[in-house]
Amino acid sequence: MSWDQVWIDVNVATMDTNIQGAYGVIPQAAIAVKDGKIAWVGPRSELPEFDVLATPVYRGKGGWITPGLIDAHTHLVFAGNRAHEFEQRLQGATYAEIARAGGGIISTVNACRDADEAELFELGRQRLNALAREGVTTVEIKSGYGLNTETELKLLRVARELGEHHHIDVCTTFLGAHAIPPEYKDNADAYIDLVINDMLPAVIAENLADAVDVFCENIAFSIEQTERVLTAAKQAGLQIKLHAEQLTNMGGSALAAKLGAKSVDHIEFLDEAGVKAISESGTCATLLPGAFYFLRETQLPPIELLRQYKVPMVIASDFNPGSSPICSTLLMLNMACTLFRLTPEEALQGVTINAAKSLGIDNHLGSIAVGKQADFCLWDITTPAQLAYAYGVNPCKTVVKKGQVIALPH
Ligand SMILES: N=CN[C@@H](CCC(=O)O)C(=O)O
Ligand SMILES: [Zn+2]
Repeated sequence: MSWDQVWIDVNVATMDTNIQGAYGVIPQAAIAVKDGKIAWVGPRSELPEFDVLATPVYRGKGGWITPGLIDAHTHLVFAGNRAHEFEQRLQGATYAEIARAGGGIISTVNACRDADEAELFELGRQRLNALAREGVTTVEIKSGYGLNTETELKLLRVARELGEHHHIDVCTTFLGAHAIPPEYKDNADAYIDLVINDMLPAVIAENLADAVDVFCENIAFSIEQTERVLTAAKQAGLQIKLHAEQLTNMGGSALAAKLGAKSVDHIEFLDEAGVKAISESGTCATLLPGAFYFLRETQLPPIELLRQYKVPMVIASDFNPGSSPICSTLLMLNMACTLFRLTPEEALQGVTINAAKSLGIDNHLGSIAVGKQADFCLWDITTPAQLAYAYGVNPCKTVVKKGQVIALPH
């Protein structure tokens, strides 16, 4: 066989649901890569003969290979920070109270309106580097800290540029309906008109977004306003997603399911009817333990119901300056288990195959299978559960992206 590279002396957690057993494990395995794709994967003993003199052979020293990690929900492009609000919350103010008083998302909006593209790009690049060091190879980035056409476009352009200049692939999501900007304080419907009639066409004209998202909540947008934005996005051929049921049960997830959303995100207050609705539409449930932890929420997402209805669970960092200032996908694996009681296997599915489903990229990413893009990591661990069990000593040894061995940033 003629391959570009071969990996041996590894165990592989393929996360391929066609392979029986936890994590889709192939022990004592080998992987062959050709033209940026997985060309062969299976037990080392069955590896077909190849030209050992002409093919680079990488030895994993008995370590584990998993698919490259996918962080499917971030707000990673932003300026400033909200440490002062952290202090206010420690003195008793709530996230919703701070938002109602004009802080919260709006304070980051002010910082983003003032920042130029170069500054936002550099901040984003450093954050992607932090994720890359722990094995992340694909990231979703939302806008939503502009809330006017000019700044929303600026944030999405930066997100696209990051994807072009960094080895991490970036999926972009337009979240113009993230909060009501001060200019429209008493007229949210008029702001929604702007999102639909001005921002969305401009975003589409520049091909800046793969998906559209809305924050459906009593401190943000109503069900009716959410439906208007998601329907317009769907008619334009974009994927749709929703921040839903984070602080209250507004019925956003059922609406998102009706419209065929790829995911509903947060969902602490989702009830059984909502879980049933998303299971029927094939919508993923994106769980965000970082926000649950940082806001010291007490209402747990309905994990048992999600299992019962076989809804694919996704785990993401929700990295943002307000509710989850935690730029670590690996830490989310641990939090998903400790806070939400997911199994380590469910947590790993949540940052690989299920994350890929929630972004509509599972046909070429999210698991290690022949024909998929060769995005994978070598870890210095003795069992895949270790990725969720421990945190702090980074076990990521090597990352392969589109078949290239990546020199990880320091
Ligand atoms: N819930 C809405 N949006 C973000 C928070 C953004 C912020 O507070 O800046 C989230 O996903 O948690
Ligand atoms: Zn979010």
